[in-house]
Amino acid sequence: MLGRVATAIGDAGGTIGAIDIVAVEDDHAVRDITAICSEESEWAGIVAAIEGVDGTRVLDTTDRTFQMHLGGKIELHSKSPLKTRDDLSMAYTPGVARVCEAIAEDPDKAFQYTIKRNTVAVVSDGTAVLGLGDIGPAAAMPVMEGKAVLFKEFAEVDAFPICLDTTDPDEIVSIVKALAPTFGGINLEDISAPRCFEIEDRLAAELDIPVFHDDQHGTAVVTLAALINAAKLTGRKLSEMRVLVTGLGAAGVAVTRILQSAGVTEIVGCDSKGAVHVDRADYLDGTMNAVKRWYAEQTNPERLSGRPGDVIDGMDLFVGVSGARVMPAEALARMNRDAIVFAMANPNPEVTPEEAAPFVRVMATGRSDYPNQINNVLCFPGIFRGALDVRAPQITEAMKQAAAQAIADIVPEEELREDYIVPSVFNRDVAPAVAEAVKRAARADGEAAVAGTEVGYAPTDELHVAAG
Ligand SMILES: NC(=O)C1=CN([C@@H]2O[C@H](COP(=O)(O)OP(=O)(O)OC[C@H]3O[C@@H](n4cnc5c(N)ncnc54)[C@H](O)[C@@H]3O)[C@@H](O)[C@H]2O)C=CC1
Ligand SMILES: CC(=O)C(=O)O
Ligand SMILES: [Mg+2]
Repeated sequence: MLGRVATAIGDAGGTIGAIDIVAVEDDHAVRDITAICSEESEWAGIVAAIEGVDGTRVLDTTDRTFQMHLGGKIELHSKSPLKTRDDLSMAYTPGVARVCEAIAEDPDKAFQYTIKRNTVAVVSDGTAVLGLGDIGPAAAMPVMEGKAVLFKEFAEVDAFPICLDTTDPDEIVSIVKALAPTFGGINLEDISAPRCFEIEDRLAAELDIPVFHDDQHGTAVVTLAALINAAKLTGRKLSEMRVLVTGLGAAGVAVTRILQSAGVTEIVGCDSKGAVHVDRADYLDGTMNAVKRWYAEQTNPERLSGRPGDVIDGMDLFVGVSGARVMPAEALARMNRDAIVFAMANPNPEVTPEEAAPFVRVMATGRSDYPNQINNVLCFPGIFRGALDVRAPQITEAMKQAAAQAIADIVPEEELREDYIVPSVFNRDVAPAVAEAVKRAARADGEAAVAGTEVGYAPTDELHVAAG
């Protein structure tokens, strides 16, 4: 029976993972079978195929991904045992009052005696969630919980997801400012352009803790790291490259800025209306937004016009941060030799590696199921680890450039290959290396408020004194 069920699953396109026996009776067995599908749409066919095996019944089905999200992916734990009255009177009243008073007297002590020193808020309004778009704050939560998991897993940073039921920049700025006393840093996530630029700029100016829009700067840092290595591999200088960026939202604008500061001069950007330039109707009639006006003035002096596939000729690098299937694969044939394609839209890239393969030398996506995953997870845990450790009040350009170089340097030059230009997101050396580089850059920039300690926690001498 098991053999027949296995054949049915295979014939329906599924791959069998684990098989566990739940119960064996005289006349039947109950088995828990994990079937892996490449597409969600295969699922119903697999269930029908099993039902079609004579003598078999499907008792129940579950989706492992949904199961992982049951009740959310994170929870809080207490660090202090609470077994005695004495424990209670220190963790809570009356003992806690003396700690509160110490902080009231010197607010800086919040970094020593509260979660502030190691806690980041992951703030979203749900307007640009992955490539899913404006799906709202409740639907954004699984992604923000996921970011919190990654912060903890890779950099021991405690991160708390906060999804806001407003898209008004004034309200978002005011809410985040009001929340700031709790946190040592603010990671803005999946807030759509152009509001994200204003929100980040205002918060960075008004808060004394680092504010970092991950989709802008995390993406930009990792893209630069990948480009540094792809350029090394293909024997080119950044200053000689022609680059096409599609998607001029949070990620596209920040990627452009970091590439420019790393020496790339020839850049063309496409938004959903095509290539941006100063002769485009919306530039001329003043309806183009301020960030895109800046873009039009900084890039595309030849005033190339058209869709991404029309302006790809002679490009060395294509960076996609727009949406699924925006770039026709055949158009990549018109790129320069040794073409580099970073198709980074999530969850589905602008062009798939399979389609792009005949035309490109180096291919990367944002996904973990292909080689060369360019994903901001390589950056944000380490960059906040470094910033929190030295209590940097902001994340400067130098800190971002240092983070990019640190990520690139993890892959030794002699090991660079077409399918290995960035370290794996599971490489545990990445976040500490980024954190170290960020701390060095912060100190050099005069941005380090404290000398910096080992991961997260300062010596406890002062704590003993305060606890009497
Ligand atoms: N791999 C990674 O680490 C990251 C990937 N991304 C992906 O990049 C994409 C954009 O993200 P954000 O910049 O945060 O969103 P956003 O909403 O700020 O910007 C998206 C931009 O893409 C443009 N766009 C949509 N369809 C287009 C088309 N057919 N041609 C040209 N432009 C088009 C939109 O007009 C918008 O300006 C998403 O798919 C996201 O998942 C974003 C951040 C990190
Ligand atoms: C990776 C990420 O932050 C995004 O796709 O929005
Ligand atoms: Mg994001």
